[in-house]
Amino acid sequence: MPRPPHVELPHQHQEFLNWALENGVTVNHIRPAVLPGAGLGIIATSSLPPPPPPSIANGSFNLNGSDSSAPTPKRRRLSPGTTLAATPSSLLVNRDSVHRFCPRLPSSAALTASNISTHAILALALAIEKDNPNNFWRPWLDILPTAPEFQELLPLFWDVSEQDLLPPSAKSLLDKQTIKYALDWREIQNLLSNTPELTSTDLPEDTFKWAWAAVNTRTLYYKPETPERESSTRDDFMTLCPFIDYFNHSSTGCHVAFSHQAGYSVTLPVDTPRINENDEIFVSYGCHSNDFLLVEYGFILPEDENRWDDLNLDPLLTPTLHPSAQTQLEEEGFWGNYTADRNGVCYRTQAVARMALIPMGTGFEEGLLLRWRRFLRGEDAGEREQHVVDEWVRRVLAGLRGRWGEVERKVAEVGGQKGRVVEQRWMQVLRIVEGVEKGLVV
Ligand SMILES: C[S@@+](CC[C@H](N)C(=O)[O-])C[C@H]1O[C@@H](n2cnc3c(N)ncnc32)[C@H](O)[C@@H]1O
Repeated sequence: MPRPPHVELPHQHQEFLNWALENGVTVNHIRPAVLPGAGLGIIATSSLPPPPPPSIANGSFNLNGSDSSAPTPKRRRLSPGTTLAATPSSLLVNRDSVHRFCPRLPSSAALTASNISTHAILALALAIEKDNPNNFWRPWLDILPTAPEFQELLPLFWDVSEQDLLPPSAKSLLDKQTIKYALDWREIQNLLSNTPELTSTDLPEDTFKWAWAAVNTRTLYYKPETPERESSTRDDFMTLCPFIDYFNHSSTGCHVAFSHQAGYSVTLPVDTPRINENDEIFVSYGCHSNDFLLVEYGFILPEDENRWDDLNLDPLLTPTLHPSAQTQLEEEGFWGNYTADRNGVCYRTQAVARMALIPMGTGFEEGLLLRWRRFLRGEDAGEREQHVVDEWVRRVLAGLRGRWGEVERKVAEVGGQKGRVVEQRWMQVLRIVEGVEKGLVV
């Protein structure tokens, strides 16, 4: 949904922009702007196609008589495929460059031996350098979101009583994130107490958590240059990328590319039909549901603007299953990842529903399990039991309506940005439930 930008930049962003340009960042036909509800983002400064040149008929002569529509040869016009922004490798902060960013860190060998995640190492570096006036990246450090901003935006920072108001699909993602964060913080505390260079470092948890959130919401992934590092996990190749981290997310966005020589670039897709001046320009952070966007980044998209949105039903379904049902599902590769969208439930949910209806442990399951496997292989369409399956799905989804009934008043009491985003997500969840119910045979 378009949000009218404020094009006048707060002074620290103007200073960052000057620093970025001086240090090799390319900025073409775009600029950062304040976008209410989304912090800062990037807007276009040109349109596509360009406005028609003024004609003689509408009086377009300069006072001195020269034709103002004569093309200016200096700058190429905005067109599909134009590189809008590029950040050189020298400004990226990642596992390869983190010692330049934060020389106080233990050596690479020591960090590798410690097995600490790259996310935690980048967060530690950011936390140490946060207030260093002499850091080369100072202008960029000055524009990172503040701790109070994260506290309002990101569920990780909310009180437990507020976190509990999230729909189960979002809450289960948050639980995983909380475990990941706690593990990283524990590893960092161990590192600080066992590393002579760092024992004097006073690192309050609040500062580390702020840095961990900054890394989580602002990193991109790059491909390693050295083949031996290709065996490492994707998380090892997280990189912070000044300027390109101004781009907000949409389901489809500009093309983002990385090369070790040139760094990161953002290019306008070749099929871009039109852009108006001041339109926001996006990149895509990936194929993410709104629950994921809410937990990881602190915002959701309107449902008709998120082609990847769905509802993960695992937290509702998996706790209700008999342990031997879990074993059967795992053996067939059907354990977990049960989803629904407004068109209905996925095939995996059909499979788990049929499994949930088998009376496991009663001695009557043999024949039913054979039939279940025939359904998985497509040898039995499963029409005979479709109505009981649909009844089961309806009952499970009714649990979501019930949960909203329990939390509705408390969400209203939370209010503010937090309360609003939780309520909006619940409304989207209930619309998915309605959509599924419409397609059920019972
Ligand atoms: C990489 S930063 C983008 C720049 C950021 N808006 C800023 O002010 O610095 C990612 C953060 O931007 C915000 N964001 C990104 N895409 C958004 C969107 N489509 N709507 C609202 N907020 C968005 C979220 O707060 C997210 O955590």
